[in-house]
Amino acid sequence: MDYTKREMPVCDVCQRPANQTCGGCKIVYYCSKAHQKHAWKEGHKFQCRPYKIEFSDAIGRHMVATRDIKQGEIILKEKPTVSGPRISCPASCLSCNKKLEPIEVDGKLDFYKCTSCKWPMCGLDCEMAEPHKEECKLMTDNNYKCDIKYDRADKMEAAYCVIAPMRVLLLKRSNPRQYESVMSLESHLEDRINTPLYKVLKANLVTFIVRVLRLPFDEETILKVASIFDTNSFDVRSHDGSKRLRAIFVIASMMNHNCRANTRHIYIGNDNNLVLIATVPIAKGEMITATYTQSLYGTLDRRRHIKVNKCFDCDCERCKDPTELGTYLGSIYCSICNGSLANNKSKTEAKMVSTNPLDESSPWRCEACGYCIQSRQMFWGNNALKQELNTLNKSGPKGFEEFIDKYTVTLHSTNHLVIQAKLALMQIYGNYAGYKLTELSDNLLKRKIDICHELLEVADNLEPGWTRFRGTILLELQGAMTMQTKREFEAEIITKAGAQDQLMESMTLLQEATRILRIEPHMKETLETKLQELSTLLDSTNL
Ligand SMILES: C[S@@+](CC[C@H](N)C(=O)[O-])C[C@H]1O[C@@H](n2cnc3c(N)ncnc32)[C@H](O)[C@@H]1O
Repeated sequence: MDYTKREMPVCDVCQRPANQTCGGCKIVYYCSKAHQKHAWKEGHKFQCRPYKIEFSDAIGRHMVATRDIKQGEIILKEKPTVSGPRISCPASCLSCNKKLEPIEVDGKLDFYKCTSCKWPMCGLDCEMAEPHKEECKLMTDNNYKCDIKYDRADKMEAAYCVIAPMRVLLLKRSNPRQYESVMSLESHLEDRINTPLYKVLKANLVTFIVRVLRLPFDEETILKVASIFDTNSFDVRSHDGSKRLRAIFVIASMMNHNCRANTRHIYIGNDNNLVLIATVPIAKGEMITATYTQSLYGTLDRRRHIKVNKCFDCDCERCKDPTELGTYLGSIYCSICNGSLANNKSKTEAKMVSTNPLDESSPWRCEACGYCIQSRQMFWGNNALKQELNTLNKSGPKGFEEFIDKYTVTLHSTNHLVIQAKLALMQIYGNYAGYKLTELSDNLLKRKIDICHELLEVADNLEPGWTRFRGTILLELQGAMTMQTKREFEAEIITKAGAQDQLMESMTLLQEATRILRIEPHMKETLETKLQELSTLLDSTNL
């Protein structure tokens, strides 16, 4: 027997034999709750985490697991270091970030305005709240008054571009340690400085900070702050769409990108605290990653989005694979092998894939016949169809169904545009007025169930594990399956025992959806209600 491996762990406080590990890092041991509490107060709370930050020349700083992390485990909870409105956004409150509705002022529609600096706000409480006090005084002392007026609903206001950078610069005096931690983040200013946006920022933001507020910062520092925001900030949105902002979380921003990430994050509370959750088990030594882009974009779109917004070329496993992990998300059917459906040729599954996905200018070739097209043809075609999809009427299923039907010769069933149309259909069928579950025909109910199964397959490949995507699909699927079971039982297509077996299947899906989604505060009540309803149905004698 290897006795060295069975060494008795000792308490981190008293060095006596111990058998309780710290629940957070699972690295240190304690002999008792009292010693664990003592160690926590004495400083373990600052060291207790399941990750560390490492550095490599190729990818800079990145987060690595220091122990095995379980699926669903919370890896990190972090307060925003600094936050503010997006560069351009509809009128929003500078304190609580809520999108503002106009009110009647002197017989005209306008926003409530801060009495001092005149930025649109919710009301007096927000005007007097801590986040706004210092900046309001600075602007007022320098005779600056915001001139945003209500013009039309949802008008985008570019004036907001100054707020978030100003807040970082103000930290230099109010909280120098936080200022330094933000300024130490990667900026990529050299990649952005000559872009049209940064030329505008040079004129607007720099002038505002130097000339209007008379703060002692040079142009480079001011633009660096803007660039740090663009490289590191998280897009924080409330679930009901009432607020949207960008925030820097200095620890979470150490997570590097992967197109098939192993975490997801949510924001909780009025302070928008970030909670980072492992979507799959993460082994000790593995990199902890987030997705900086949309996982339902094809490789061409994802890599371009990352290059433009985050200034690097992604070369993850998914990006390197011409089939995108077997989903062929960015591929189309070969027009030679599959183009003459009109001539009654039988449909083949032959698809075009990039000859080198890491070089966007590479031609695309049919896997079956070798026919090639130029990358620009793929770009143009893709962009034209994206635009068509974006302009469809989103209030009903008709446009999306017609889109899928119209391009059946070109777009295969897991092409990203088809997947996006199916995602919209999954939401419409069962939820929208006129298409509630009780209103759907049997065929449409089956259509919803089929779409959910197809989306689940894509989720397994591209967003595996406990992702919001999977949780949402499971929730939709179980609702539709339960309705289908009820109808089949009522029509005497299935027996009571058969119905109960099917309901148990729905229950399994609902329980998994609950495990995934219950951490999101706004989902708790919905999930509990659904669990209760389904349990009652399972127990009831008449179903
Ligand atoms: C939010 S920061 C992540 C932390 C950063 N690596 C650092 O050292 O500060 C985003 C930047 O990290 C780098 N990065 C993130 N993921 C990467 C990846 N998969 N490959 C290469 N660089 C990556 C890029 O420079 C990107 O703009």
